[in-house]
Amino acid sequence: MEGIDHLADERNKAEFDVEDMKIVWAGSRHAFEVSDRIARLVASDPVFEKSNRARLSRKELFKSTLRKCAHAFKRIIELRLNEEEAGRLRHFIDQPAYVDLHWGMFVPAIKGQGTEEQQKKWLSLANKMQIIGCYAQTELGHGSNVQGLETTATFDPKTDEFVIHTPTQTASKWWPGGLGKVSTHAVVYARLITNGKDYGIHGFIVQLRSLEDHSPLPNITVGDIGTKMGNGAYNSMDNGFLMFDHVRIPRDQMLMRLSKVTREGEYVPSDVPKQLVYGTMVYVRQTIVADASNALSRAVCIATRYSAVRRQFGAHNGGIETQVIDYKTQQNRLFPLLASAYAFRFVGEWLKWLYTDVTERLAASDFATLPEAHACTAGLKSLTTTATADGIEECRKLCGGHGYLWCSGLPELFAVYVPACTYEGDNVVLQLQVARFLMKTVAQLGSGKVPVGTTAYMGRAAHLLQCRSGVQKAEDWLNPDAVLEAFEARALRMAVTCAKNLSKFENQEQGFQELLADLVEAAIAHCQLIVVSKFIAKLEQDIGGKGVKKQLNNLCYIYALYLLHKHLGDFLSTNCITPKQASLANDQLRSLYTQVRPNAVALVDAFNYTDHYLNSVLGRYDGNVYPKLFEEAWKDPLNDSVVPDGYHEYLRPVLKQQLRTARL
Ligand SMILES: CCCCCCCC/C=C\CCCCCCCCC/C=C/C(=O)SCCNC(=O)CCNC(=O)[C@H](O)C(C)(C)COP(=O)(O)OP(=O)(O)OC[C@H]1O[C@@H](n2cnc3c(N)ncnc32)[C@H](O)[C@@H]1OP(=O)(O)O
Ligand SMILES: Cc1cc2nc3c(=O)[nH]c(=O)nc-3n(C[C@H](O)[C@H](O)[C@H](O)COP(=O)(O)OP(=O)(O)OC[C@H]3O[C@@H](n4cnc5c(N)ncnc54)[C@H](O)[C@@H]3O)c2cc1C
Repeated sequence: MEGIDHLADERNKAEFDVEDMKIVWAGSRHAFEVSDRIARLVASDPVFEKSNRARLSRKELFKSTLRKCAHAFKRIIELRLNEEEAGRLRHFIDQPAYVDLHWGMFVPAIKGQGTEEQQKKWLSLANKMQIIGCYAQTELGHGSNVQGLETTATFDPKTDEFVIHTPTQTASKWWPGGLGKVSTHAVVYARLITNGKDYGIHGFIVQLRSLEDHSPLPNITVGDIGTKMGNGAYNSMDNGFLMFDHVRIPRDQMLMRLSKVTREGEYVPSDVPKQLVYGTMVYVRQTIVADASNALSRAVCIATRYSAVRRQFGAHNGGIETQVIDYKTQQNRLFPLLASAYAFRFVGEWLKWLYTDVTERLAASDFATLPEAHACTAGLKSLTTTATADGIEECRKLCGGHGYLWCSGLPELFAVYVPACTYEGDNVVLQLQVARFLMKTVAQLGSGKVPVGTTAYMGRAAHLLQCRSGVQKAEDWLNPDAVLEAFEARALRMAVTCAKNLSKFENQEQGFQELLADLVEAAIAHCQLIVVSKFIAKLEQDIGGKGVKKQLNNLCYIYALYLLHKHLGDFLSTNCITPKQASLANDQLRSLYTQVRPNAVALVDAFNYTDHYLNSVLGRYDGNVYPKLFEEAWKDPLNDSVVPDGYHEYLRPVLKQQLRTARL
């Protein structure tokens, strides 16, 4: 059956041009061509083989990761790949590794917080990977509460050095990726103390290991924190622990672009917002949002193809059974995830723009949009990673029993992805940042300060607090204004209710703590509005290609109406819509599922994933699932022998015992 396209019928049904959709998905023709070329390069290189990852011990997996990274770096140099191409290479190699933290956090931290001189010195080494760095912020006792970190950096004016110290066990650095076994250096976040005064958290470049033999430098204790969830998965990463016993570093290894310490030990505060010390996190949160659509689309691709291959029930007299994708329940679980993958793609594109915009403004000393950029990156990181992790697990269930097999690609994808709900900020903690931002914005309504950007809708509070949806028939839910108004009214009413409840407390902080759960829900409503509005804005762009816009339109309204259905309690209790209008939204949703159904396989083909990248028997491009499941089963080490190891010691005696007992 090799070579037969089992999904050919599905592909023939498509009502749009897949090649054109591939360009929209990639962001541009150029981005598509780069991705396509690099994906093929990775797929054809035996060093990047990954189908056996579950069967490797942790040590073997880690060593294979080191090999892949070294080979990747060699290929980058040989092929003279630029930054974009190198990024795609890392993406398609698809194995978490120290390079993520080196390029993704260590280098950006130096770029964002280092002086020009520091950048010149450290980046020239880091860019050639002559040093390898990580981002050592979290401690055993504190992760979310950055202000609560305990590691100290005490200035010693006698020697012009900082003394980096771990005063307690809970102050040990714990979690940084790349720290456990690889990094030679780290950006370490510690409390800066000079002249006996604590000036709070600052970043310092600290060398951890010898550049000669890789052994830890004196007074440094460092190691790996241990095996994490799942086979393969994030275990290719050496998340580490680190303790300092009065380790001395030169004063000029404090990252001094923001605040400084002089030779005399005087602390010179930053003339820009001190929150810029958190800038690396804002940058990474933005990349995590962009990446959510990769992970979700991958799971959706597997579940969609398999749902078209898999048949259950519906046959009489041995006839052909129903494809499970034709069940409305399957569609109601799968198509909103397909729509979410596209929605997250577009909101990711927009967030990248926002990040670039705020970076340019900061360079020109305009800090006005920093709070919004922080709220958007935090809130969207939280929203998209939660939905993606839940979505991957839902895709596993959509694939029935076979989804539970490692070779479906879904268990590992889930295990590797789910920590995104925790790292770079726990998702609840991050939504609370959004909530604080919203409460401030609501408090300023009527003060003359006009809300802008993603909170601009709050400026129309007079209308949004009292409006009633005008939807009268199902098709009215395909009107962008109707959808936006419902989402805006819901978000604003939830935020205003929280603000009103907050005002009943004498102590605002106490009130905030009491209302945490409601505040998180208000923040989520605001973030969902952002995603819906950015999808609608995308549709207003000039999108070419046969039938492409129609499909995107369908997906956009599936995304919005599914959210409306899922959070119906919010929409009804805030009186934004009536039960009748909710029921019309459901009718429209079902109709949209019917329209998407013939296009579903083509819509996931538009992700342009190679079989190597998907690494899934169920999601194979050709749909040839069953023979390949057998092939995978035969590869399992348990099937190396017909009679298992342990038979003579542990099985035979039991069986013989049973025989004797049976004879008695
Ligand atoms: C060889 C091949 C090579 C190929 C090339 C490879 C290429 C690879 C490249 C890239 C890959 C990139 C992939 C990246 C990998 C990701 C892996 C993930 C690894 C994980 C890393 C981590 O987890 S690092 C640690 C992250 N930690 C956190 O996120 C902690 C969470 N806590 C916080 O962020 C904050 O402390 C918190 C937001 C909770 C605030 O706490 P709080 O005490 O309330 O506030 P405070 O500190 O006092 O500040 C108050 C004030 O400041 C505002 N604010 C807070 N944060 C920010 C911010 N970030 N920006 C701006 N403003 C901020 C806050 O709103 C308050 O404002 P006001 O209310 O006072 O106005
Ligand atoms: C795979 C992985 C990789 C990581 N890589 C790095 C790295 O490279 N560098 C680095 O420095 N760190 C790294 N981390 C650490 C990560 O950033 C922290 O784990 C994360 O910020 C969460 O902090 P925490 O573990 O202290 O959680 P906690 O804050 O202890 O959270 C525990 C629970 O308490 C709740 N909670 C906490 N505070 C509040 C509050 N104020 N209000 C309401 N609820 C609250 C949370 O919602 C959560 O349910 C990594 C973590 C993981 C899992």
